[in-house]
Amino acid sequence: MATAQPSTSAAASAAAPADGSASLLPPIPQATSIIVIGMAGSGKSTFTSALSSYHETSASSSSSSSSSPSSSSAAPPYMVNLDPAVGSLGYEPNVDIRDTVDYRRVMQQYNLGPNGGILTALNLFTTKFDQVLGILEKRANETDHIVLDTPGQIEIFTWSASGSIVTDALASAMPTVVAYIIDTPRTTAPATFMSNMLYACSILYKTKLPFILVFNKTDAQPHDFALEWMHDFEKFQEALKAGNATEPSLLATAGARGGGNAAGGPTEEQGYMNSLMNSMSLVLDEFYKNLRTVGVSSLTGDGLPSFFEAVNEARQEYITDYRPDLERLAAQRKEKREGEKRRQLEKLMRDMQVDSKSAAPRPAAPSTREDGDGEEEEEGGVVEEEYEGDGQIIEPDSDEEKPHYDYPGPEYDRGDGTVWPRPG
Ligand SMILES: Nc1nc2c(ncn2[C@@H]2O[C@H](COP(=O)(O)OP(=O)(O)OP(=O)(O)O)[C@@H](O)[C@H]2O)c(=O)[nH]1
Repeated sequence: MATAQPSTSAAASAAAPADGSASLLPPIPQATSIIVIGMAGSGKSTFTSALSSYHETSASSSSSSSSSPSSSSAAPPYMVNLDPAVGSLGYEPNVDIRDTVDYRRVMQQYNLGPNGGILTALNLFTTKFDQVLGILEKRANETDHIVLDTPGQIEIFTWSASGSIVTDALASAMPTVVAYIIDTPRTTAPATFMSNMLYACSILYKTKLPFILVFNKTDAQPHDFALEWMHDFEKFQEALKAGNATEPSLLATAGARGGGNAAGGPTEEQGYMNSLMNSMSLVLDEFYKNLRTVGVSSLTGDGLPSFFEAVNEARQEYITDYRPDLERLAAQRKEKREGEKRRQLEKLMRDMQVDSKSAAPRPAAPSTREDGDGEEEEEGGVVEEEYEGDGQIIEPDSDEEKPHYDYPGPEYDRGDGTVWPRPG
């Protein structure tokens, strides 16, 4: 694992477009933003708090030793709380959604339940996220990490429009990684483990951002079993065969476990579950290969140095894989804008040509006479089409409002040999 922060010049050269053209994106800042996502109770807030206090301890210890993987010379991580319903946090957020939106009042005002209240509060906050992003962009050259703690109900952030807006806005402004927190003691059953992995996989494919699986609470349950299941397909099969997929099978012996039929084999339901798990684990095998995994205890701080190393690796991945896509998008947008400008200019030129033709002397044009009410009428009852000015021809008797042109004066030379009012 890489331990050093990428140097600015290395980052810049890695981020430059492959065709050698100048980058259309702002320079890559010093900070990496870490979006902390996880199931309710997985320990997101405790983990976020641990990241904050880790800086303090590593900063104080760095005076005696300089081997800390986190750049302790930088300012402390910049903390953002996006959970409007959280009671107390173990850290002092720099930006707190609760300062902007009171989710209880939102619930009352819109007659919503708790989840609807949290979602609506997040949506309201997201309408102001451009201001938050401005603040974060300013801080991004002063600190190494910007940490965002997300709402307890995972889907409120991961599957909402506001979650996507926040994630995309951050990722287009600075290197951004997702830290997916897993409650390790509650993941020892194969089915729970599998559903957690599927959820992580769906977030990875939705955000396309560098991803770190964080097995939290390793003080209560080491995460070795999970690593084994991820790296050795047969071990997971064994865990499935050993018993009911929904029971923690790792820690119990096959004989001691309840479940199963009278003959000691799995029931029909268990058999179906095991077979489903089996096929899904095959699908996830590919996903595991591209994952960074760390085990941490947010309570003791164990494993946090490995987490920061994983963040550095993920930052590199952002620069080499994600940023070129952003660059391509920026180039496409620029091309579209320029194409639009060209089209407008061509249209203007076309219009001007039509305009100059309509202003030129027209030998075959029927003469006009003035009728009693001072309006001009064409002789012989032939009514000419009028030029609207934007390339569109409109019928003179249509209800559409005609454009108004100021008469430029008798001395006005159009530059094409005609002088107003036109001769003849
Ligand atoms: N043993 C142990 N307990 C932990 C650890 N991290 C968090 N916890 C406990 O897990 C519980 C939930 O932690 P939170 O940080 O509130 O979890 P959360 O994901 O932010 O919770 P919500 O936002 O409500 O979904 C708390 O009781 C924490 O003390 C850990 O590393 N080890």
